[in-house]
Amino acid sequence: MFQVCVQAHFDAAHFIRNYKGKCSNLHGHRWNVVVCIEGSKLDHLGMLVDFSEVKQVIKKTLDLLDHSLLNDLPIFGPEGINPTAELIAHFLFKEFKRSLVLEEKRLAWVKVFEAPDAWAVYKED
Ligand SMILES: Nc1nc2c(c(=O)[nH]1)N=C([C@H](O)[C@H](O)COP(=O)(O)OP(=O)(O)OP(=O)(O)O)CN2
Ligand SMILES: [Zn+2]
Repeated sequence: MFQVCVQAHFDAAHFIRNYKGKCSNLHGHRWNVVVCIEGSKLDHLGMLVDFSEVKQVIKKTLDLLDHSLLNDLPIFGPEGINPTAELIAHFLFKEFKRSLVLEEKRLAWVKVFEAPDAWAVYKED
């Protein structure tokens, strides 16, 4: 089994509603995002999937979040869902699953770093 992973980032602001502490205040992060695809069949070039194909799809999706106030976006806003690293990872997983063409491969997991020492991972059960 091979895993091919690509990293990208977006910059955005957020706040955590009902959090007892400084994270309830508006603040910003550079969120680093790692996306991993897995499968066992390589193509004639010896690739599971071309890094550049994955990067293009990721960039399109991360551009939706870049330089935004995450709390104001429709995905987080109306129901008052907190844009935590966990829920950003879940949202991105769903988006990447929808937009990546993954014949004989699957999206393994999405990791969202809020800081170099703090991250969340979403993968399907
Ligand atoms: N499980 C989660 N816990 C926290 C999240 C999260 O998304 N998932 N988010 C936050 C805040 O957004 C906060 O910005 C990060 O918290 P923290 O690491 O405490 O803050 P600092 O980056 O300033 O770290 P210091 O070590 O205090 O410098 C909180 N928790
Ligand atoms: Zn934060």
